[in-house]
Amino acid sequence: MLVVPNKYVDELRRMPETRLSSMVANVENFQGSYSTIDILLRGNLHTHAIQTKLTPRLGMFVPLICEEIKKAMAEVFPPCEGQWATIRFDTITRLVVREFARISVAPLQEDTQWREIQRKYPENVFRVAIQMRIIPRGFKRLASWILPSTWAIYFNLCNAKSLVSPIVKHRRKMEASGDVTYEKPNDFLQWLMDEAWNEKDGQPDALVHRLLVLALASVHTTSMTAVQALFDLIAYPEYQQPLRAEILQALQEDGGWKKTTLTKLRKMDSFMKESQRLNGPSLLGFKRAVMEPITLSDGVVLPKGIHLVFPVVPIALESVSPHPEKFDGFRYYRERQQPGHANLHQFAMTDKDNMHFGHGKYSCPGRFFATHSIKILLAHLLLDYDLKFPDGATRPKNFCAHEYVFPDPTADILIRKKDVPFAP
Ligand code: HEM
Repeated sequence: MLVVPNKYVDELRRMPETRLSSMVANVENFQGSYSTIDILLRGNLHTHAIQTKLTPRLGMFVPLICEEIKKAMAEVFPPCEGQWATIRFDTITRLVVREFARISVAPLQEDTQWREIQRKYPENVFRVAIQMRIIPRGFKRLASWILPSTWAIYFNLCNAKSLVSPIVKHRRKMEASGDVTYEKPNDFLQWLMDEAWNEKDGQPDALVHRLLVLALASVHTTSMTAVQALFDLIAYPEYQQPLRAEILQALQEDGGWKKTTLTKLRKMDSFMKESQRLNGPSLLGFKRAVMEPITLSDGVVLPKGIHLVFPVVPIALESVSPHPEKFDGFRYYRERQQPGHANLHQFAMTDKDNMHFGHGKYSCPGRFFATHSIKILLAHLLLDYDLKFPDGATRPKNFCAHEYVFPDPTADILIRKKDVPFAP
């Protein structure tokens, strides 16, 4: 594995998959068939569906996700009316799963087993990837029979297939029936069904498998980022009031949660970007496998077969000066007020200094949905709850598993429902 400096990003980010493969690198990184991620090698159907179906409909989902998050908070949080109650990283993950479940398979929106599978499958895949990496190549197959997490992945997949495959078959039957009153549901499963180019991709079991891969790409990355921002909101409480004021103003202008409301949350966007700059989810990013020998413009040769990565955390840290280590939540908000910069420096934007979503052709296609999910979650927390750490506690330290940087899963966050919630 070769760690390269970001001066090479611009020439590498445009290279085609045949020369520099993101897919091969990610599949190998997640230990391929052992974690069942090798389905990615069959094609990028899910990325295509995000780009052509989800992202253009994001506005439409804003009120629905707000409705879901309110309901989810009431169900997932312990009783906290007039009293402080404890939540943790895992509580936020459950909320994020609910946001994702709201768009993944409409008829299973309320199905607790489906939600659990979407939460557990990514965790099990991570476990297998981390464990398998340290097992010598010749012993991996044997280890895969013994490791509890590989069995857990297998059961997650089987259960998901038995829940979702009949829905695919029913939808196909209805489509073929010629019933003019039949309206296709507007959910991820349907988009994958509509976009599947070949018979193999369109198999019910393959579609379900891809939905789980999407949960892997989205749920924990989003909840890690949301929890880091939540830790920062509590660690720097002086930001809470200006952020609340911004949300209330946007809600007042729009008369409730609308398509445009989230784009008006510019201070919140800046806060999230600063939080991610200092606590990115992975030390290494832009993982690529070199598929044929590549000679870079300055003569450096990348041999076939190596994997290259960028040290995205130090790159992002050093992207600001002076005092790169200092948390400045409205740094990017101020930048956007400069003439000509109104649409720059946004959370979902990538450049050679900001690669927590990757950069270039194969950068994260779900980052716009992630931005929406995190803003909705933080806005509802800020408006409806008081937040603090237990007495004497400071911002929890991160916990690293290989290159992955997790917010401390054992850290307590105290919440108390506001007597008069601000949200309309
Ligand atoms: C804050 C949350 C998220 C973070 C930090 C994140 C980060 C990333 C990163 C670093 C990559 C690899 C990019 C590269 O190799 O250059 C990626 C790829 C991907 N992400 Fe995200 N992601 C997030 C949320 C999401 C969500 C919500 C979805 C789905 C709705 C999603 C779907 C994907 C997919 C499908 C890929 C693979 C793209 C490809 O290989 O072409 N991500 N993400």
